[in-house]
Order: sequence, then structure tokens, then C-alpha cells
Amino acid sequence: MEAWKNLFVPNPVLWALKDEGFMSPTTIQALSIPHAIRDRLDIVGAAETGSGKTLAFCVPILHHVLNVQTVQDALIEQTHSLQDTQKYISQNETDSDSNIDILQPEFNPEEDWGDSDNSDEENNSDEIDDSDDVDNDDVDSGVDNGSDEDGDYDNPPTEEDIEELGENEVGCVRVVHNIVLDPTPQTVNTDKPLIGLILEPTRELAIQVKNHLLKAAKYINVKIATVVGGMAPQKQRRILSQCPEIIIATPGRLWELLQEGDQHLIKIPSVKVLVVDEADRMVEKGHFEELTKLFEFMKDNHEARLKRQTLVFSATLTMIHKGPSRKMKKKKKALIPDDKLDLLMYQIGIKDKKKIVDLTTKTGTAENLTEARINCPKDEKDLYLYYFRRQYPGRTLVFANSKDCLRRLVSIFTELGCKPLSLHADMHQKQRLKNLEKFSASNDGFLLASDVAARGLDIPNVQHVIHYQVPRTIENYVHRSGRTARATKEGLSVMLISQDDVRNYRKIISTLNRDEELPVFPVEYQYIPTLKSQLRLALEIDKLHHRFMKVKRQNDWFSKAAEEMEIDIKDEKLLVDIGDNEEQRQHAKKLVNMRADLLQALKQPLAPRTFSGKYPTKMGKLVTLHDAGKY
Ligand SMILES: Nc1ncnc2c1ncn2[C@@H]1O[C@H](COP(=O)(O)OP(=O)(O)OP(=O)(O)O)[C@@H](O)[C@H]1O
Repeated sequence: MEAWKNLFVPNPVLWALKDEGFMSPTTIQALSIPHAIRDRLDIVGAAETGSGKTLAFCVPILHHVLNVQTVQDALIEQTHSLQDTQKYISQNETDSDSNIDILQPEFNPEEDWGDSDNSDEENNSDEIDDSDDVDNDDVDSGVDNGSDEDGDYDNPPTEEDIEELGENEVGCVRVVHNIVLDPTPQTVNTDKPLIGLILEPTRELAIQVKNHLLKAAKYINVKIATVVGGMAPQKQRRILSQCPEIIIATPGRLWELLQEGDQHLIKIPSVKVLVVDEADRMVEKGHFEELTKLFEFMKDNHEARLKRQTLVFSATLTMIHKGPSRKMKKKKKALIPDDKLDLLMYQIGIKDKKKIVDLTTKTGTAENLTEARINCPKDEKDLYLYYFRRQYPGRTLVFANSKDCLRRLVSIFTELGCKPLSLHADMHQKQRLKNLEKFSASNDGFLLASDVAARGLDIPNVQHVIHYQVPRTIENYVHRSGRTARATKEGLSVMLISQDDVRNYRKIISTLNRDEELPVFPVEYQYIPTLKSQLRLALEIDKLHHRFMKVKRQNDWFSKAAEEMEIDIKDEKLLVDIGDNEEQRQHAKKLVNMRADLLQALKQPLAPRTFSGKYPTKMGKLVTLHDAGKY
């Protein structure tokens, strides 16, 4: 753990990292953490997907939490000694000689500072546990009883900490020459500061980061909450009323609760650390309106802004996606990476005192990623996806550009027995999380997703990423592909390219400065006819199934409407409208028979793979096809 110590990582975090088996920092962690902790600089960090950027911002936040807690402990101790002195003074009636100005003898530090954290948590544990929300451990699970009660951390509080705490965070206590004065004890409350705010572009990512942070905070007494859309706001309001020190949020819900005047969220301008993860996406024009408003709201408090540390990270901070050529021509000058970074830093309010750590690789994608393509007609993409699925088992994530396309694929691949899961923005949040969980739990998981899953998700051991359609931007290509080949793992990314995709494909290749085309994925064509006939049958079944369901839905609708209007459903006219039930029975029978045929066809094993060719990767190493399926 020596390497971590040199980065000024506090001991309680070190213990947790050790438990996680993170024996040494990754490059982005090693190059950014000391500047954040020791130098208190704003950090702008760009590094490849899966390189550990999450911990690079989590560790500095926890450092701040520990610092604040140490300061609070010191204040309690001072208050205790002040009370002892007061007792002594009143007993000896010699207060005229004292140089300590005691304003309110009733001040009770136990009530205001002491163990409110823990007792709060226990008293409210039923509130947190009773709901069946997926998110039901948002706050309490992040709290440990603080094994480091003596406050003996690596970095003792500085003068600045004490000043900041006195003015901004406690509000009712002033620290003058190390003596605690309490001018307005009647306003002392159990209110706790908001220390860290992490902004994420998607709900799944916010929840994932919370879990990551909880692991790193295993030995720290800290409350961490997520504030995201798609979950009950009432519960989030309740959680916020417990004043979690760290909030991880998506901008929409955060802004909504802030506008309601949430008492904890109004402290946002004086937050000590602000993290904008996936920053280039967050500030993208027209993406998060609420974020702009939030930044405006934070700017109001100029003094706090100067004290605040801002950390921004992404794998694509310096990548520029080229717009449509017509637009580009109109512009006098094309955007260059430095412009993008400057604009982003301006939008977020990065201070001049900053450290930029740009580890973006020349190829743009992760080192351990093998990239390939399959060229095919648009109407054969299903076939090649099916081919890949059958020939290359393993956790596979497929990206498509539209929700309609995803729905269609889910339907067909369900018929083909591939057990697909889906993930897109139109789904209910609980279902989204459930599907992610199922996907992560199955070694052979098959997830069909929109770009909502492209950024940040750290699903263990995703072996393959398939781009059913070529993504529209370079950033999306890098992030989608980055769901595999994470940390030290290998991974394979394959693009299905039809005529429609050529333009986007060319843009990606040129932006990534690739000298060569991506290698062609070697398809074993001898299997194609068998797979084609299975797919054809599945498509027929799917079509019939949809027709059947449509009539059934209509039928149900008519029955319901008829009932509501007190019309007898046996009415001849209605029966004519909804069609003949016997016909539906026949319909259903046909479906059952066709499914039985398909099931039989699917049992037919494909001939063992005979291909033993190799194809080069961008890394120059050779990967056999057999290996490619077993990453
Ligand atoms: N020091 C470390 N040693 C070993 N593994 C680590 C270390 N730091 C992080 N990891 C692991 O590496 C994986 C990727 O980390 P993380 O999700 O932070 O990547 P990222 O850079 O944020 O990726 P993305 O750009 O896709 O969001 C995670 O599973 C994480 O637990």
C-alpha cells in the first residue's frame, strides 16, 4: 500500500482500499489525487475508460469529509474544556479574571455536535428500510461507526478548515484564537454540512458511484445519498432531511428538489467539493438545462466558490466530434481539443489554480480493447448479430441507436431463445436496475441497450460490445466500447456496418486518427444458412405474435369499454368488430406449433468451429478467433 501513502490518502481510506484489493493506484489516480489532496487544486482529468477515474475523485472527497470531522471533533473537545472552565469559574467565583468570554451557559455540545449522527441513523432506520424502493439503502448503508474516533488521520485540519467551518457550515459557532464562542446558541441545530456533491449523467451511474464510494468509505462515518429521477421523491426528501454529507445526483431531480427549497440542498453553493463526472456529456448543449441553472445558482456565492474544489473527469474530455459537414463549413474555424476543454472549464467554473491530467491515448480507446467490424447489408444485421451471439458466448452488450430498434431486437432474440435483457430511457427505473443486475449476474448475459448505458457503467467482465448501428459521435463509440476491456481485462468491440453507417464509421476512424481501417471480423460463413433459416422462422413468429397481441388488446379494450358502458359484449355488432374468437384460437395454435418447430431447429448444433485464422488488432498483437470468444 506504500504507493497510496505517497498520494496523501488518509488511513481509513487506505484500509478500505486494501480490503478491496486495490494495492496500488492506477495512473490517473496517481497523477491526480496528490494535487487534489495536498495542493487543493481543481482537477481536470481525462483518461481511458475503465482506468479508475471514479476513485480519483472519491478519495479527495473522503479526505475532505475526514478533515471536517476532525475539525468538528476538535471543536467538541474545545467546547468540553470550555464548559469545564466555566464550571470551575462559577465554582470559584473568579470569572472577572478569566479571558474566556462565555456567552451562553446552556449550550449543550452533546445535543448539538455529539453522537447525533449515529442516534439519528438508528432512530430513523425504519424509515430507510421500510420502502421497497430499489434504492432503499441510500443513506444508512454508508454509515459506519467511525472507527477512527480519535481523529488521528494523516492530514490534520488546517487553520483554513477551522475558519471555513466556523463561518459556513456550522453557522452558530465562531472560532477565535482557538476558543469557541457561541453567540447565538438558540440557533444551534443538528444541521450538518454538505461536503461533497457529485453530478452524474444517468441514474444507474449515480447509484454505481454511490456503491463505489461506500466501499471506499467503509471505515468512515459518513452519510451518502443519491438524488436521482425515476425514484420516489418523498423518500429522497426524507433522506435529505438527515443531512447526508455527500450527495450523488442527476441534475434534473436535484434541481427539482432544490427549487422546492430543500434545506440541505440550499447549502450547495458552499459545498467543499464539486465533482462533475462525464463532464463533456454533462455540459453538452441542450443536454442538461438544469445543470446550467445549478451552476448559476452556485456562482452567486462568490466567496464559497473560491473555497470550493472542483473535480471534473471523463474519458473523452479532449475529443471533438465532428458535426455535419454543412455546419462545419459555415464555421470559420473548426473546434480543436483545447477549445473544448477551455469551454468546459469555463462552463463549470474551474479556477485558474488547477491541474489538468490528460492521459487520453492516441487511439482513444482502452489499451486492452480489440476492435473489429462486420460489413453487411442493413437487413442482415439481425443475422450477423445472431451469428455472433451463437458463436461467441459470454457477457455481451449490444448498443442500438433507437428504442424502436431495441424493442424489435428484444422481441426477435427472445423468440430465438437468447434471453435478451433491455435497457433504455423509456423503461421504468426499477426495471432498468433489475435488468442491469440480472445482466451482471449472468456469465452469458445478453443486454440490448441504448446509449443510456454507454457511459461509466462498470459491469464486471463484459466480454463483447456490439454496435448494432455505428454510434453517431466519436464519444459514444469510445464510451460504448469502454464497457468492455476495463481495468486489466481484455475485451472485444465489433461494429456492424451497413451502407447507412459508412459516414459515421469514417468520421470515427478519422477522429481517432487511425491510419488503417478496423480489421474485419472473420465470420464463419458455413454456419450462416442454418442461422438464417432459424432467424426467418423467428421473424415469422414475431410477426404473428404481434398481430395476435394486437387483436387481443383490441378485444380486451372492447370488452372493458363495453363493460363500462354497460353494453352486452355479446352484442352482434361488437363481435363483428373484434373478429371471430375461433380465428384467434387458430391463430394461437399456429403460434404454438411454429414455436415448437423453432425450438426443434434451435437444438440443431452448429458444426464445431474450424476457423483457426488470426486477425491483427490495433495493438499489433494477434488474436485467434477461438480466443476472441473467451476473453
Ligand atoms: N487502484 C485500483 N486497482 C485495481 N482496480 C481498480 C483501481 N481503481 C479502480 N479499479 C477498478 O477499475 C474498474 C474501473 O474503474 P472506474 O469505473 O472508476 O473507471 P472509469 O475510468 O471511471 O471508467 P469510465 O470512463 O468508463 O467511467 C472498477 O471495477 C474499479 O473497481
